[in-house]
Amino acid sequence: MNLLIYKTQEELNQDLADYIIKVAEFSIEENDRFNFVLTGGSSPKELYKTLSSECKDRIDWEKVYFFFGDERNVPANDKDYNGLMAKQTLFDPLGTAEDHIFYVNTSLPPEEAAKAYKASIDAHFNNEEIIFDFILLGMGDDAHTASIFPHTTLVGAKEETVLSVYVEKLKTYRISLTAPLINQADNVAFLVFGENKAEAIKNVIGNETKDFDTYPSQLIDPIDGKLTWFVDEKAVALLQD
Ligand SMILES: O=C1O[C@H](COP(=O)(O)O)[C@@H](O)[C@H](O)[C@H]1O
Repeated sequence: MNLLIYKTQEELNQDLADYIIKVAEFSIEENDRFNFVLTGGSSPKELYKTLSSECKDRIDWEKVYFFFGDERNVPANDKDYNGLMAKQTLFDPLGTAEDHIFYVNTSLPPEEAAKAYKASIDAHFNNEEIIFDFILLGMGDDAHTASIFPHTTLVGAKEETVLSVYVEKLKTYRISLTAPLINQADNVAFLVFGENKAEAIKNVIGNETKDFDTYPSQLIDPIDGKLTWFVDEKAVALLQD
């Protein structure tokens, strides 16, 4: 695991954007495409804007396929739909073709949405093992990642798949990649900043003891891939040296 600490969010976003472009260049060179899993929430907005503006001419974006690590069970035009945020900050400015974007269809019931989403990913990977080139993850202040929330059924998921999950504390369903599927990726990066994440970071990476049920982000440990944490100083304020 590699931990990269930045003074400011701007520096963090710039370096993470450079890193993503490097991985994309490599994947496009090797496989003529880049399979990029996006995170939702508020943290990635500025990064997506950087990718779709300053980085617009640095790679061939027509070779990029976009996926989502998780989705909220809300309509596609709801402000909380992760796909809408990505559309506004990334897809629209880049002019991404619809057939390069794998949205979760939340007009279906959650379990069916998860199955349909998994089927669309399987088809893209020709029903072979799903190894994403790059998975970007966020982390909530409760140490959830993607939609693997503490004390939910998703924590114990053993299959490399997509599942729906009821999150009691939010009184809502989510659709999420499982940790085993995430851990098959070639590159996984966490994007975490701000003092409200400091306690979670301390528990997730500052703790030798594993308690996946309480700190689901500890489940992320790529089998053969590379794991990098991009964080700011505020987020690691409670980590011991
Ligand atoms: O609900 C979610 O939260 C996490 C963290 O979001 P943030 O707003 O604290 O950045 C995010 O990674 C996940 O994709 C999202 O659905």
